[in-house]
Amino acid sequence: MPDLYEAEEYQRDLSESFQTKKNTVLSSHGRPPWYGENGLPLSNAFVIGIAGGSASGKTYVARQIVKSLGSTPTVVIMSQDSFYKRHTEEEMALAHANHFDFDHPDAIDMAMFADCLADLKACRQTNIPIYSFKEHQRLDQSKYLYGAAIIIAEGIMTLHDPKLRDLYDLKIFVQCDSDIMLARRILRDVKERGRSMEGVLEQYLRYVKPAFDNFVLPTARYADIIVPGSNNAVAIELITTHIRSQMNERARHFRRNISYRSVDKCLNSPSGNPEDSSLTLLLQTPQLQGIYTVLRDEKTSRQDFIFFVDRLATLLIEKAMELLPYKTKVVITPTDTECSGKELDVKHICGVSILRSGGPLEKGLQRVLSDVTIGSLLVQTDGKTGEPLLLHVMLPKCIRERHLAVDAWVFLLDAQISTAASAFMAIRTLLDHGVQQDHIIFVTFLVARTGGIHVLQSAFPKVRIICGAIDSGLRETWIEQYHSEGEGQYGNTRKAWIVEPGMGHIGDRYYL
Ligand SMILES: Nc1ncnc2c1ncn2[C@@H]1O[C@H](COP(=O)(O)OP(=O)(O)O)[C@@H](O)[C@H]1O
Ligand SMILES: Nc1ccn([C@@H]2O[C@H](COP(=O)(O)O)[C@@H](O)[C@H]2O)c(=O)n1
Repeated sequence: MPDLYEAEEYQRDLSESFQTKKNTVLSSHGRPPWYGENGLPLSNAFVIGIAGGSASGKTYVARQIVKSLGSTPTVVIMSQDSFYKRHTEEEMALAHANHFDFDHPDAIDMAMFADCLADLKACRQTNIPIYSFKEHQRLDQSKYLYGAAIIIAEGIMTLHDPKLRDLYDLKIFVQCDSDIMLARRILRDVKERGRSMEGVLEQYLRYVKPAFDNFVLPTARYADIIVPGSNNAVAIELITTHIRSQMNERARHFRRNISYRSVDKCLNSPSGNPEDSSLTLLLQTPQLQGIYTVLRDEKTSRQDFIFFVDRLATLLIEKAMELLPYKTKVVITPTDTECSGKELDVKHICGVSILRSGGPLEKGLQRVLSDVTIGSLLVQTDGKTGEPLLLHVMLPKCIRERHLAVDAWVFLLDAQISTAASAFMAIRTLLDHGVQQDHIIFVTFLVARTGGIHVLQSAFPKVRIICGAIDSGLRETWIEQYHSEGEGQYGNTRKAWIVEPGMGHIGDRYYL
């Protein structure tokens, strides 16, 4: 399963499948909330631009910064090389003969580079091109990126374009001796980019060196910091300290600030008409109460639990289906009669489970929409701060691509809404991708009356919520948990349980 945040896996992906330079690198220990109680993003990603001559050590500096930051929110390294323009056959032939100027600013699609960077900075997703140095060509594949709290853009021209410069919070220039740069470039291009030594030297003298003097070196004046191209450990440590202090200033305390109120307020819509409320509770028929009685019973076998969860999930999804738009469809019956009926009127529809408790709702969704695509989000509680962390994003294509996302309808699945911290993060993630708020239907078994539902509804009033029961209590406890980062360290983490009466941990009871 591809994981957006697996830097090494992604590097392998690029180098093995596409035979390109490592255009983009991602690294993460989970992304804390980037939005406030009103659901709106509070801060942009922190963007660093690193320029310098070819083989001066830009990528090295970027990677050392990531390494030195250690346990930080998601960092993405974006290379300017990804944005080389698509070449014609003629240009590619010239490139193979070392007669194409890759070092002129016009060789790079600066507008696309700036657009992608602006999207990522504003917490939106982007799809960046993948470039092959061996083929001298942009490949047909692209790479989906989302969720970086820190972005490092590196390349010879990253400080050249004013639109790009405006996006940086920190500008770095790597200053390196020309001889060292040439020696490094020969070694790298022969080893990694499939070039001959004669070709490298020819290209260097014809294009690389003049362009460095004319276009690259002059941009050093825009830099906030000049970093040496070798022996730069101290400079990198200073930069990291600055980034850490900037990130601390931006840190949000979402869970600490969230104020819980009773769910009764939300069920009573302003007009007094329950239909106007964004929360729909299934009709409490004896049949439904029977299902809940089985599920709440601690003596229920796992087999029965799964059976009744699947049944309940189907009922909830059927209710959710009522919220979708339908259009008229005329059919001819087997008795040769024209009959006017209805069919779904949606372009794209998909499911997204909040792992892993959303999983038990998936079967219900698949029973109702047999060919539906289901993505997932993994949100976990930070062992130190109690804040939610976005650890993994795997969304269907109709959400990953913005032009499709605006027309997509999404069933967001989670077993319960207690503090609403995961629901908040999941909805914000969908909105960042361009999904419309009134196209999101949150389907859940249980809502805690005194949990975060009220804040969730105030922040996202157009998201419809379908649930089967509302329980009285929410019990929050601190439990001891192993810290993945510290060696052998234990710390406390906050866990919330719906009680009175509650159903226990639905995911555990379903899967274990
Ligand atoms: N500070 C450094 N110390 C040792 N080797 C370095 C240093 N900076 C770069 N290098 C080496 O030089 C080569 C080119 O560096 P790289 O960061 O890829 O250059 P650029 O991204 O500027 O083209 C790589 O093999 C890299 O390991
Ligand atoms: N097809 C290409 C495209 C670019 N180059 C050279 O790459 C250099 C920039 O990359 P760095 O990692 O060195 O910053 C640039 O100087 C181009 O000449 C190439 O050789 N072939």
